[in-house]
Amino acid sequence: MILVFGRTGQVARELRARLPEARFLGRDEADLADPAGCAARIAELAPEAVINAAAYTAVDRAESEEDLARLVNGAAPAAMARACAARGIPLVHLSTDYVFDGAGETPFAPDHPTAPLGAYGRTKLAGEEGVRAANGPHAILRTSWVFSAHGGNFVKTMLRLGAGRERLTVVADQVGGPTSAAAIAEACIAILRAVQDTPARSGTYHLSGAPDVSWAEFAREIFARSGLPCAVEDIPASAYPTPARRPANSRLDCAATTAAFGLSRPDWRRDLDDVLHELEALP
Ligand SMILES: NC(=O)C1=CN([C@@H]2O[C@H](COP(=O)(O)OP(=O)(O)OC[C@H]3O[C@@H](n4cnc5c(N)ncnc54)[C@H](OP(=O)(O)O)[C@@H]3O)[C@@H](O)[C@H]2O)C=CC1
Ligand SMILES: Cc1cn([C@H]2C[C@H](O)[C@@H](COP(=O)(O)OP(=O)(O)O[C@H]3O[C@@H](C)C(=O)[C@@H](O)[C@H]3O)O2)c(=O)[nH]c1=O
Ligand SMILES: [Mg+2]
Repeated sequence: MILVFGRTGQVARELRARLPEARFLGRDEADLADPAGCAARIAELAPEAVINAAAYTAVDRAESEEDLARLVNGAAPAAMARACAARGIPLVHLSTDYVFDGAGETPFAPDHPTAPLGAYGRTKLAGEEGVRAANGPHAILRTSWVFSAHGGNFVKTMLRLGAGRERLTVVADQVGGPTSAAAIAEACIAILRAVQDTPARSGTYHLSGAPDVSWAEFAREIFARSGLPCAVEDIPASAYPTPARRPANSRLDCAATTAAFGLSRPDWRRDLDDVLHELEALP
């Protein structure tokens, strides 16, 4: 049995659609603010592999709640990794472009030095370090700008705001790869199988949707494809103050993921159409 931490999150939900036999633990069954409790669930349920799809993802709120974010994003994955390593079973853990400082315009390779700009990125980096330190079979999959028909994400925010306005101002000097939760779920499953088969494939990998765009370009594409008549005006991040600083360059170099697992960068425009259709069909 595969054990998944997370039930209602964007990626967890897509995993549920693809792994009907897996056991999914919601917050009520495994609170990541209790890392020892998470490790205990692994010992008790004796899975063949674990995926961690739960995290503290409120980027701005993390600035004022870093201790809680560090428990959930740092200590809990570390405890899961130690429990998995003790049993010799693989752990697939998700991480983020926000572990990088966003300097330059070159896509970041997995071994590029990390230097998070904010609390969320710092706590996610702590989780990566804890997973590596446990030294068991593992894959850390960094992704970016996740969207789906469920939960909170930029696509749903734009559709909500755009429905009531003729124009929106959106940051144009932050560039990255929007990634559907569905594509990430599929990649998690493929990578899990590969690491289960060949533990030597353990490591840190990148997967983000293509092509890379600014948030403003992403917003324009959301309106074009959904048919909402809302214009998007480019603004610099300096004109959109937020508690957390965000990287200007969120491009991820995904070449090693393609080489190791045959997974190429998913086209987010195709996945966006799927999500828009899914949203239309929702009650
Ligand atoms: N969202 C994004 O844009 C990106 C996400 N990632 C990473 O991908 C992974 C999946 O993210 P995504 O699916 O978007 O996440 P979501 O924000 O959609 O969901 C987060 C999930 O984590 C759960 N969770 C939060 N705190 C706790 C806790 N204390 N105990 C138990 N569960 C908790 C939430 O549960 P509840 O519903 O009860 O609150 C929710 O199910 C994460 O590791 C994230 O860091 C990486 C790059 C981009
Ligand atoms: C709502 C809105 C946002 N923005 C900007 C703010 C910000 O720079 C950008 C995106 O805003 P969001 O709050 O959706 O993005 P954010 O929550 O920072 O998204 C991040 O979440 C975490 C979990 C990750 O791991 C990252 O990969 C990334 O997806 O858009 C505008 O310019 N105009 C707007 O009207
Ligand atoms: Mg957000």
